[in-house]
Amino acid sequence: MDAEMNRKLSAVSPEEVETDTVKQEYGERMKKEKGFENFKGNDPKIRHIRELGQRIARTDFPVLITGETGTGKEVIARAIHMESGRSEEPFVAINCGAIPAELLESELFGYEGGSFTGAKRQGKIGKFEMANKGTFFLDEIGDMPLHMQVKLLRVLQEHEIERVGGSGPIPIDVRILSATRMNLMEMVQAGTFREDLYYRLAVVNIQTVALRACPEDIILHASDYLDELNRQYKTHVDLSDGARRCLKAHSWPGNVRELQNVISSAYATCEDSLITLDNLPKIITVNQKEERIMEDIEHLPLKEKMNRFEKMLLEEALRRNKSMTAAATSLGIERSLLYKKLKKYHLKE
Ligand SMILES: Nc1ncnc2c1ncn2[C@@H]1O[C@H](COP(=O)(O)OP(=O)(O)OP(=O)(O)O)[C@@H](O)[C@H]1O
Repeated sequence: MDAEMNRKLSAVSPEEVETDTVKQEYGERMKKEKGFENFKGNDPKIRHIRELGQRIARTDFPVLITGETGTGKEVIARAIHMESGRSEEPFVAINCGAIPAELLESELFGYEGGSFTGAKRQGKIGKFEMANKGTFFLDEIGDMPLHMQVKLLRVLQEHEIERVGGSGPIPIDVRILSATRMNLMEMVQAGTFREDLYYRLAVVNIQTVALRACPEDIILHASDYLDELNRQYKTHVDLSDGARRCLKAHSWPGNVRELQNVISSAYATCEDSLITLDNLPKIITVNQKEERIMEDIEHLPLKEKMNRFEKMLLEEALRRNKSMTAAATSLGIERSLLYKKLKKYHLKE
């Protein structure tokens, strides 16, 4: 190991890296979790992913899960594990993009005691060994540096690993699941991802779907998540009709994660157990003038609602037109009727 790597490894202790960046779950907690029931949605595209996932869970093939951020790639990986014959064994996840390249090798493969400055005397087992007999989930695989891609390829081919500073190969039996938001095929063409590794990882490929492509699922996710919060805090918070309409109209670049964040913040700030437009971020309500009016008048009788709309249309016509004649024409009424209505609503010419 070179001096530079030694320096970096001693600067960041393995424990620090583990707490900050590595998520790992073991048998007991995982047993409580459900499988593909956790991957929610009624859209046919989501149902298809659920069915495909359930079928391939029974096999041991590597699966590459691709798709935009927040679309449930990790939910799918956990569900595959939980519905597989390995569900009683560990599910170990690592975020390849969150670990400094110099530390990735010892994180994945572990190290022998005293093999470099800063290494613990007794050594440390790596994530591959922790996942033995179970499932190993490599998240953000597109961020894995090329030199580590070679080492990963060797594990997939040989089914054995070697600890840093170790004296021999250790047999490993893990199912590999990986995920990325990047286009790995483009990376292969650009020379930043190994083609041979790509084909080893993507024996089965699951492509997740953006939330905006499943508009009917938006309220389902929002309500499900709100139900979870209500159960957790023993409350009965609901969404107003206007809030529902705004949530449905948004494009959700951050997908279900963004939606859950918006609901969390709205839940925390709402009054009277109702999430209204006031509790939603501006970006979601900015183009929803009509929704705001609808929400303000929701509780009023029909006649009053119509009056409010009429007043709004008159104001709009006055704003947009330079003369009373033009305003009346744009509304399709006589000038005399326009005057009458302005008087009724106490509007100035
Ligand atoms: N179909 C779904 N059903 C239920 N929850 C979902 C679904 N899709 C996403 N989520 C929720 O959205 C959040 C993000 O999910 P997850 O981490 O699996 O996404 P991801 O695609 O792996 O994101 P990233 O690429 O940013 O890591 C989680 O809280 C997860 O529970």
